[in-house]
Amino acid sequence: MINMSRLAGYSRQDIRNIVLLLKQAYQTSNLTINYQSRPVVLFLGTLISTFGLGVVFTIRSALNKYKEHVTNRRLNRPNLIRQSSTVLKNGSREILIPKGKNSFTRIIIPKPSLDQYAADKYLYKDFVTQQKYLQKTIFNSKFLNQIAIIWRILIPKFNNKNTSLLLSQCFFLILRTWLSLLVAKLDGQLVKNLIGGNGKKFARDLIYWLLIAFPASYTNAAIKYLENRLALSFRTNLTRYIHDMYLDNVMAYYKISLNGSDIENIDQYITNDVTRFCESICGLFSSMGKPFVDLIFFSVYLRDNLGTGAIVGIFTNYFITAMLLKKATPKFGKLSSEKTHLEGQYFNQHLNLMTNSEEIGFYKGSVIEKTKLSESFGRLYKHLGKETNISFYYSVLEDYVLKYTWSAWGYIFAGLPVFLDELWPADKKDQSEKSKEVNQRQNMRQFIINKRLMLSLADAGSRLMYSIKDVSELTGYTERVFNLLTQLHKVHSPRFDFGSELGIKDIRGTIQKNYQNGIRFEHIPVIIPSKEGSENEPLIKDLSFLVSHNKNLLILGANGCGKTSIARIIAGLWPLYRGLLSKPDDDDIFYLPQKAYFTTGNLRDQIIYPHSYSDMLEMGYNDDYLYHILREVKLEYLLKREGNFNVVKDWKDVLSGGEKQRMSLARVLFKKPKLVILDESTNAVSTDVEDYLFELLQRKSITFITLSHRPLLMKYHDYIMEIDQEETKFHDLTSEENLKSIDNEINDIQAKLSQVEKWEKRLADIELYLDGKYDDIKEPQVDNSKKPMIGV
Ligand SMILES: Nc1ncnc2c1ncn2[C@@H]1O[C@H](COP(=O)(O)OP(=O)(O)OP(=O)(O)O)[C@@H](O)[C@H]1O
Repeated sequence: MINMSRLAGYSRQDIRNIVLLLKQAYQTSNLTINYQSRPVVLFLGTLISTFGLGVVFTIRSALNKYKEHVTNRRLNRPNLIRQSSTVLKNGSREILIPKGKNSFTRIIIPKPSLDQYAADKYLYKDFVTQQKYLQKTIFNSKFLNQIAIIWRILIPKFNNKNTSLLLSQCFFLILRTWLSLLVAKLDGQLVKNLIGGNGKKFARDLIYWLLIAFPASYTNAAIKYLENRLALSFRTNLTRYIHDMYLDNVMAYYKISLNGSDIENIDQYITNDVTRFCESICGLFSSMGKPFVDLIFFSVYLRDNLGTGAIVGIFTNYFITAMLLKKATPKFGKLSSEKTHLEGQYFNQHLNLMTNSEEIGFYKGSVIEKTKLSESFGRLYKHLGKETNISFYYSVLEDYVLKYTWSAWGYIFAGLPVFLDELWPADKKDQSEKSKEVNQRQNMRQFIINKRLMLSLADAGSRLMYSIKDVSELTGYTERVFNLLTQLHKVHSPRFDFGSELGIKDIRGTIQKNYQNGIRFEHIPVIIPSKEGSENEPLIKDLSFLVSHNKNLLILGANGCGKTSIARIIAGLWPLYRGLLSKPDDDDIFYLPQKAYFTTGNLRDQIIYPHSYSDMLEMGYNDDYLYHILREVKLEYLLKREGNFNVVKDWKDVLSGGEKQRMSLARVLFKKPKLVILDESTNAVSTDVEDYLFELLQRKSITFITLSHRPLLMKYHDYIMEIDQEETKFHDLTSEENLKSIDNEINDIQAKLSQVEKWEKRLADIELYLDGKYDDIKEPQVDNSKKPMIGV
């Protein structure tokens, strides 16, 4: 007979044991579960609240979907709109982001609170002065003061979504600690039952263990979830605050570069630093909050078991190690802020390469670009290496002290009651063998609980200590974000001095807006904004002219003489140090910069820039109108080529130089301003198209000021202004005298042209003569005195 048990590798005894266990398991099925016990209540509570939350969120999402559906039907807009925004009546902005066919997600961005910016401005402005004064006191931390100021953006008022998130997180942190206590007790009980061989109770506690595991895991996940949500919400608040200041009609995005601040790669600050700051502060809240709550809970509980002396001992130990570790902590804040800076530089090198790939390709600039990238990466590599090394030494110290030394302390203190009990048992003599056994089991249970709590306490303490590094890193991010906000407030202020050391009083020019008679400059010097302010050597000393409506001005001058700078002053990008500038409303002036700009998006977006699609609809225009404009600037073939207005391409690469300029003019036709400033805006198109485009502007009664170094353009203008280093000369081409001299010049050119024609005929004759075709022709005679200047 085959011995089955042998085959399976079990002895008879093993099988007997298994049967016994199964029997016991069967018996345990009769075990009694207390339905009012904490594990059961917690399990059911979590189950019900999860279900409740699920229902609430499902209803909310269904309601949102319904609202979206209603909005989409109301809007009834055509497909494939990329993004459009509208200012609502209360000042908030509605942004419609397309989501599939005929549907949008509607986002409302609240109106920026200008009062808040005005109030906050002083907090940032006065910070440096206050800091100097406060440094004399003991209880001052620059970092905490900075956080306190930024906090106003993160949680603007108590009644806020973020407050609820934060309070929920506090709740879950406390709940987790309490659950840890329950788990520690259950752990001790399980061990006690195991040693006592009480299978029934063991099985019951195991069920409790599995039940309590559900709320425990739920709590852990909830803490992580709330941390991420809070970080995202903080980031949203901060980003909105920054965007509101950075991207409004003050044009801080341009002016910040004139401020002479140490902010380099501002994009890095806004995208990367803000994110890391928010993640870091929220991460720190849970990474410090939990051990903090743990410390309080566990020490209160342990005090009952171990006595006050032991707790004082433990905390003294913590305190001393914390002090030592803090001393030994490298400046992680500085290191991380330097890292972000270097990463920004490296990233920007790549961005530059990507944006200018064609130009670099023509120059065959791969080697130099590679060298620059390698240099930049080398700097980053060196820094990261340094940081890694420092972290290594610190980690060794940190682990040795926090993990092992503290655990050793934990064991000593957890063992204390057991040993003390062994040494001085209260009624040792009376103890029977059985009660001794019970006592031992009791001790074991107590030891397991204490050990677990001690280890958790040590863990909590060590996590608090580990956070020293996180705090240090957060200091770095806070410094950068605070610096960004300070600079933005400075630039955004109406008293912004453009980095001048002479202050705002130095900017004394007057701007008269909404001027109806054209544009007028009165004794205006053109000065590059710098720290010297108006004392900086002017590009143009004194500029005075008046261009009345429907008259056009050509400003001529050599490269770098300051033509574009005049446009910068009109646009308000540069300050008006002196004089009087009278100009139409900002909405009635349009600028075509030398380098045409193309936005990300579809073909339509390029024509209507800087308007959005919903603006266009509100203005009463449609795609047919855009087609008409394209035809006017002779670009209708683009639409045929690309198919429709919704084609998204990288237009700065797709369009040729001339096409870009014609597209810019299409923008003028769409905008229909009173005045347009053309900065070399037609130098890439052929002369016939240039003729056509200028005539088009004249036909549309759009006054233009052209900035150029080509006198040939004078034929389209009424006035010329020649900029010279010494003086600027203003000519009225419409005056009798000038018209006469222009006539004379035209006659002169025509005479020269007829000479050229004669000479061309002569040259043709000479070629025929040289080829021997006209033997009868005499060698042509050339009158050198009348030779016109033509390129040969
Ligand atoms: N932000 C700035 N900081 C310092 N210097 C500047 C700044 N912007 C312009 N400049 C300098 O001011 C001078 C005039 O510049 P501007 O762009 O007005 O010249 P321009 O007459 O339009 O020249 P071009 O015909 O070459 O376009 C140049 O020497 C330029 O280097």
